[in-house]
Amino acid sequence: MSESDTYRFQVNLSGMINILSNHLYSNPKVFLREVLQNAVDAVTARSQQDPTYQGSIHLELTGTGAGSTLMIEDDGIGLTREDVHEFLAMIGQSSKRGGADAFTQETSFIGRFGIGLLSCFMVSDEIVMVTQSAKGGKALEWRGNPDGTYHIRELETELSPGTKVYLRCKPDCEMYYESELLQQWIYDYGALLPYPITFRDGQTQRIVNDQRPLWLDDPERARGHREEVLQLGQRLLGEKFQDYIPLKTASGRTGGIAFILPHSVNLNVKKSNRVYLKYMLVSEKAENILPDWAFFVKSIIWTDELQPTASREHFYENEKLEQVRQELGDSIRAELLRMAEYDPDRLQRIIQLHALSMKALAVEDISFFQIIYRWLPFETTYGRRKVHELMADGQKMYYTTSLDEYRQITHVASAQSLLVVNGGYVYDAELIALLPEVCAEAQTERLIPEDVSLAFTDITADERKQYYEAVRYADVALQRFRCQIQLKRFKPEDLPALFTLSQEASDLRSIETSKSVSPLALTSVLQSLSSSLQESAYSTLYLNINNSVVERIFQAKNESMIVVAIEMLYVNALMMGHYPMNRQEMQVLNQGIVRFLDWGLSANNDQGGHTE
Ligand SMILES: Nc1ncnc2c1ncn2[C@@H]1O[C@H](COP(=O)(O)OP(=O)(O)OP(=O)(O)O)[C@@H](O)[C@H]1O
Repeated sequence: MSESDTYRFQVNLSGMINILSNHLYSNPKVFLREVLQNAVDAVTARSQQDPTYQGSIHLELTGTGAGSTLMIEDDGIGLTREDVHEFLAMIGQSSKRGGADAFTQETSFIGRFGIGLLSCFMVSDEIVMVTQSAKGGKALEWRGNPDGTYHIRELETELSPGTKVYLRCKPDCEMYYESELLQQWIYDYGALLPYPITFRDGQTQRIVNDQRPLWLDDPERARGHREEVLQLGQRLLGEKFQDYIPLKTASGRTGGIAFILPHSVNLNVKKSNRVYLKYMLVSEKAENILPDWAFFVKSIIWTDELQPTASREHFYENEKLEQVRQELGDSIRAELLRMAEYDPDRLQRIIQLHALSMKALAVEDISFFQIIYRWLPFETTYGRRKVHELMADGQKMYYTTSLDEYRQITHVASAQSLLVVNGGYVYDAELIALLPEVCAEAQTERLIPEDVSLAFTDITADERKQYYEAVRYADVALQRFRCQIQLKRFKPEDLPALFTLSQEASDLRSIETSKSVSPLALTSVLQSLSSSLQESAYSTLYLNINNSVVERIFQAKNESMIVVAIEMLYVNALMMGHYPMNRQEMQVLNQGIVRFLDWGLSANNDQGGHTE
């Protein structure tokens, strides 16, 4: 057996920086977050040793454009020579966690991965750090380069504890050194910190986070500071809000403000909540911190109990997060329920704007549904109505489960004064079906198009005899569309025809439509699919003999006129029901129009070409 040699892994630092900047961080500006976090952690570490110490952070911009330098200074714990070798120079090593495997263990620090500082190489070709450890000794200057080399120099004197990080603008990174932008970002990241962050640019110095709200430690107290809360929301989230809900978990370790969006949003909108960890912004678009139904709010949330991932943009999906999400959701739900009791007008305004979000919660929580069902709006044959309006005259509520079904029956149902709810929108059918469980007086029933047709009046035996021939021509005409004719009387009289589809006929119809536009290979698959459905897949065209045009068609003697007229009524009914037409049906429509024009013109000529 040959002797084995042991080597050490080498790290290609510039390769790693490349990976971090292109794959881990969404934007180079996060370098600022990382250095600020280090400053905050250094302040935390020092205050753990000396409870009387009050930290502060200072940033200074010198030079302009490509000649800019940014200095970030804290008066925190600082680093000794050993710390520098161990924590600054060893990537993946951090002074902020217990042991190498303690990545998810809770600490009082924000950092834990030991890579954040590298993000500075996205905007600077060198990181210079001057640090003085609170443990004493001489101050040190450390210079790190992206090629993986670093230098340490001991300074002559002992300074007061703390660290200064200097970053010099790298080519093409001027925008990350613009004074206005920097101040905005510093505010974004540090607005909630409990000690001052100052910024100096030339002669001017100001405190960036000068108006830290006092109610942050107890969000419940935000109720009494409406203007201040709304202003903070606008400043941090860039939108003008009118209403908000304080958030708090049972332990009090996570809190926040959920601002109610002043406009409706759809289900797929990206939820963007700002989450502050130990009062520092870590994520501007955390999606997983509120329940899915809470898409009607945009929130500012602060926590000291969740663990961010290395990119800081999300939090570990663990039991803790699950519990926090649940409890923040409970805060919102409890507030909505409180509104239902004490301020129903406010709740109704929210429901009016955010019905979809409210329905999403109602589907999940029947007791919530029970409280708010009366104000939920639905599209019905009586127009868009709230449940309490629909229930006012004790009518039974029929509902469909798809938009297609609703379209098919809406004409006839309204003509018969049936109250039908369009259950084609997300959550609607489910909620209407649930309604009797939360309200004893509510009667609901699922309606299918075939049910509506039963309410039509049959024609008499005499009429059947009278129209026998014409119905036969009509049936033959629509045979090729797999559609049968039913001659009935129904309201309204001005509705000549109504097209209905059974589920099978509907499946077949969509196969047929795709066949007429599909390439050959797919056509044969569709062919075999459709042949298995064909037997029973008939649609029905109900013709209304109450309608004077239909009556005249059936009394006509000219067979070809009957056929064309029936075909036209068929395509017209398809269009009314918003069904896509296949090639054959389009042809029927085009030829029919031309033939009727022809007939019309000839009739006109026969009368001597007069126009009145
Ligand atoms: N301002 C500072 N004061 C004192 N120590 C610092 C400072 N900045 C960095 N350090 C030291 O350098 C180490 C590495 O910092 P780095 O930002 O790379 O990682 P981290 O903060 O430990 O973890 P993360 O990658 O999660 O941010 C820190 O663990 C800390 O010991």
